[in-house]
Amino acid sequence: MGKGKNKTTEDKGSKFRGSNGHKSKQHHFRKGRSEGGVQHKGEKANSFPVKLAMWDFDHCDPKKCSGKKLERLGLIRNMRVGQKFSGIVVSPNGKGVVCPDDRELVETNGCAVVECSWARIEEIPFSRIGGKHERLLPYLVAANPVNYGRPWKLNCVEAIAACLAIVGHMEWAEALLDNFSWGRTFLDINRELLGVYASCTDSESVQVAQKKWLEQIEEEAKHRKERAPDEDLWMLGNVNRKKHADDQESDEDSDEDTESTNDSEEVQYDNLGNVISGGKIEVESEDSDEDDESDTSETENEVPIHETANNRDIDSDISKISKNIQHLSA
Ligand SMILES: C[S@@+](CC[C@H](N)C(=O)[O-])C[C@H]1O[C@@H](n2cnc3c(N)ncnc32)[C@H](O)[C@@H]1O
Repeated sequence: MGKGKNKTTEDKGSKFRGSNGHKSKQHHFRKGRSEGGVQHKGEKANSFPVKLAMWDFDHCDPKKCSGKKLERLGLIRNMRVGQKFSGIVVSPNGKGVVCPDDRELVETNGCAVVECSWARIEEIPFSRIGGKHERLLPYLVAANPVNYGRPWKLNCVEAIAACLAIVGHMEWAEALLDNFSWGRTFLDINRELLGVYASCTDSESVQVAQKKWLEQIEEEAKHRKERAPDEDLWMLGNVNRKKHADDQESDEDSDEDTESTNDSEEVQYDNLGNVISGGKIEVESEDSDEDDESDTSETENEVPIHETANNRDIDSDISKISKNIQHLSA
């Protein structure tokens, strides 16, 4: 377990206070960034309180890509191949996982991501990008329309928001995600787990918390399956993967984000992001973005849960989780 594991919120709050009792420089937003600390949708761009950056490999449709949207909003800057980043780089090439001890680095030097296709990750010249502080993200479930309900594969804005939330800046995570119609859903389905990670200290303690969480949900899934083998929900596969017209590109390796909303109402999720209550899912196709991204036709379909499930077997998630646990334990 990491050092200072049981430190209190008060302890954490005082972490950046200098000997004079004032908060240290890290809390003063850099020149050109908002004094208010957060930028909500519609506010002036370019005022995010922390530096955000990406290497963009142009794999995705510009209109559908979360990184490009952040760029259009003036919230993130592009970096060249060959350029390194001194803050936290959230990357599939990471070694440790993002942890609360990264807070100072994020506040001082920012957070960067690699905007590329999950399907073309092997094309990325990782040795020519990145930096000294490359990190993986711990287990979290995506809420973006392309990979909704899938663990690990977050898009760029979710990855940055997760990093900000884990290091204790949930307000920055919210402000960033507020630019996306589905953004808050990411926080809703991961809130408890993000809180668990944010209460850890170092990378090791986050991995311990992650392992415990994964074991717990695996155990719960097994029990539920044993108790009610014929229960409809389990026979349906992952009901998060709602099948509708906009979902055509949503296979596992698809990277193209869509800005159409899959807002689910009257539905509750378990820790895996699975629907655990609610008789219907309202599939709303709309675009609440301000710029010209995608069609804004507003269709509302009431789709009974049993018609929305695809054939993805929940067992494959469980087996993936088991493999990840084994990998982490190794
Ligand atoms: C592969 S790109 C896909 C971007 C997507 N096309 C979009 O519209 O945002 C997502 C990036 O987010 C970061 N990321 C997402 N999930 C991650 C994880 N589990 N661990 C580390 N980095 C992750 C990485 O920088 C990764 O390259």
